[in-house]
Amino acid sequence: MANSRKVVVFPSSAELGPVLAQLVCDRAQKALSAGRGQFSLGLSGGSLVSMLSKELPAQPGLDCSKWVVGFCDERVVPFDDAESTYGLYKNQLFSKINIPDEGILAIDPSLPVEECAEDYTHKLNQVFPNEDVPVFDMLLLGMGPDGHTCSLFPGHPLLQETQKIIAPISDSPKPPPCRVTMTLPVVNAARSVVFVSTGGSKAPVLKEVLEGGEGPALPAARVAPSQGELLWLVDEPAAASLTLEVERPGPGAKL
Ligand SMILES: O=C1O[C@H](COP(=O)(O)O)[C@@H](O)[C@H](O)[C@H]1O
Repeated sequence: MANSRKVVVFPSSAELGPVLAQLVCDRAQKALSAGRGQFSLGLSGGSLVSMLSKELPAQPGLDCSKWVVGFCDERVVPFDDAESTYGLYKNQLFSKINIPDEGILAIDPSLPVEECAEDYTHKLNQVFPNEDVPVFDMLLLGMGPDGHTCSLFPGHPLLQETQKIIAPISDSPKPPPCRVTMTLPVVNAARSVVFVSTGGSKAPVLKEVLEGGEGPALPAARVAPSQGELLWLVDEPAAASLTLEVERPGPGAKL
């Protein structure tokens, strides 16, 4: 599938959440029935944590025993720090579903940020042994009001990274400063990339990312999977300024 982008608008996040969870389950089933033996999913932090933690466990017959879950980016802080994305998912989601412990690819936050990125790269390479650039079945991304996604920030040199699959960043403009992040080559190699963006504070940046702006392309606008699908799931407040063609699915619709 060559880079097909779809923008889907829901009345609010209450309608978006269940469709997202259903989509994850659908892509998991596709990966497993294609004989890949596992479903590889990359998670982001921020507002996605509570949405997924509420909606995924509610999916009927959910079986995550063959899932491998990584993090699109992670803050290098102890797991019990409120900023730890792994820590939040562990308490709110992983404790409620049957992902095996060995299927969760967490960073080692005790390492300095450079070594942490190398260690996490090694963990990914073990799960994707035959791929120079890991090809995730699905990545779930958020977007900050500045247009950042993962921990790839506007104007940051990491946007040019072509060699590393995981990069360290120690000057993140959004705290905490030390993080590790997937780079654009990994994001754009995925089979399915799904952005979730909700709330009126995202309206101006969503317009710029989807319809273009005057400056250099924002990080989220650089996400264009070379072989995979690209979906933007947004709510009406976030979509308020859009003029491009969007889909508005009826109740109970599947993507
Ligand atoms: O710092 C981060 O922010 C982005 C966006 O978060 P949101 O709360 O505005 O959805 C998130 O995708 C990323 O994983 C996180 O580290």
